[in-house]
Formats: sequence, structure tokens, C-alpha cells
Amino acid sequence: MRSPIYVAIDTPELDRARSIAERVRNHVGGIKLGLEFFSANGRAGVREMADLGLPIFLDLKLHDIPNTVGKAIQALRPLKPAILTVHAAGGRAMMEDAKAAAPTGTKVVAVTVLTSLDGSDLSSIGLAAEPQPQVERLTALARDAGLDGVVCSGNEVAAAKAAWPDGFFVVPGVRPAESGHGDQKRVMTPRQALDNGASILVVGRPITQAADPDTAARAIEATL
Ligand SMILES: O=c1ccn([C@@H]2O[C@H](COP(=O)(O)O)[C@@H](O)[C@H]2O)c(=O)[nH]1
Repeated sequence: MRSPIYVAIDTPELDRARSIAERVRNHVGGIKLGLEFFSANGRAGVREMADLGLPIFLDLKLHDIPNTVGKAIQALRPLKPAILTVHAAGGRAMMEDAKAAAPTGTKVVAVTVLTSLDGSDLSSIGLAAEPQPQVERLTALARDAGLDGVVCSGNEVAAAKAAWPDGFFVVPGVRPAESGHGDQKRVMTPRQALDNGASILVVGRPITQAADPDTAARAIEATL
């Protein structure tokens, strides 16, 4: 069975991205490429990474008016990513247009509340301090808009899954017990996140910044 770990390769350097992916490929189920990689390397860079043979999760977190997001996804169609992200806060019409524009077979998932935000961050942008009700509200909106799933932290994934049993749940903010949190504020261990209902786990720096990414990925896989 394919590993549930998607390694977040956040670097602008194509050679470094390829080297990390080659080192960890036997211990991960896919590669997540985000804004940092895409801004530097564009569609051609994504194609080069896809040539390694692992599923590609294109984490661009699109958030704009429905027409703009739909057209942006049309431009990404030739890449046929396995997973693509938009922000649920863009609203139902935006998510509907995103799904309609995506290729068949691409899972479109909506970011609910970024894992880098805690209660005080949410208050500072005018939201209630408790993340879970916001995650549940946006999960219901994404489900009703016809998306495939959502992104949330391991703290909220059980509640999100209860509301959407056949949804696809992407959990970042994953940290092995001994790892630093960096800018992540709502974190969970890989094992606990899976037990809570994650469909896939996104793990970046604990693997990519390790002295030996291969060993780090293997150690995380061994805990699952
Ligand atoms: O809520 C979210 C949504 C996306 N991310 C992305 O996941 C990785 C996490 O990297 P780490 O190095 O393991 O912290 C990163 O690419 C984010 O853009 C997220 O962290 N939280």
C-alpha cells in the first residue's frame, strides 16, 4: 500500500527538489509542491518533478474571485496533479468553479484554517478564537460545493470527518515528537493524525531539513 506521507518540498531550487525527492521516494506516497517551488519553476518545473513517477500535490492555495480561480486552474489542467488546493474562504461559487475547471481525477481540496494560526491569530483577523467551529463550517461548505476534501490540522480532522465520512482529509502541521514546530501552531504527531482520520499527512521540514532526509522519512514511516 502507498505511504500516506506527502513530502512538502519547499525550495525554489529544482535540483535540490529533485535530489530530495529521489532520496525519499521509497518512503513517501507523493510529492507536495507549493508556492515557493512554483513561483521559481512554474509548470515546467512541476513536469520535471512529475517525471520522477510519484503523484504530485500542487498546493497553490488559490483564493480569488471565481472566474480568476477557474481560469488559473484551466491553465494548470495539462499538469493533471493528483491533488490541488484552493482556500475555502473564497466561498462556494469559487470552489464550484475550481472543481469544474479541474481535470478528471484531480482531487480539489479546500484549506480551512491554516495550521500556522492559533486562537489569538484568529481573533486578530476577526474570527472566533476556537478553530474547530470554523473548520467544521468551511468543511460543510467545501462538501456542498462538490469538492473532494479539505485541509485542516490533526486537532480538527476527527470532527471534519464526522461531518463528511467519505471526504478526503489532508493534514499538515505534522511533527514527530522530537521535531521543532517552526511556524506551525496546531501540530500533531503523524501516528495521532492518522488515528484521528487523516487521509494523507503533509510533512516538510522534519524530512527536508534533516541531515539525512531518507532516514528521517523512513523513521516517520515506521511510526505509522
Ligand atoms: O494549513 C496548512 C496548509 C498547508 N500547509 C503546507 O504544508 C507544508 C508544511 O510544511 P512543514 O515544513 O512540515 O511545516 C508547507 O508546504 C505548507 O505550505 C501547512 O503547513 N498548513
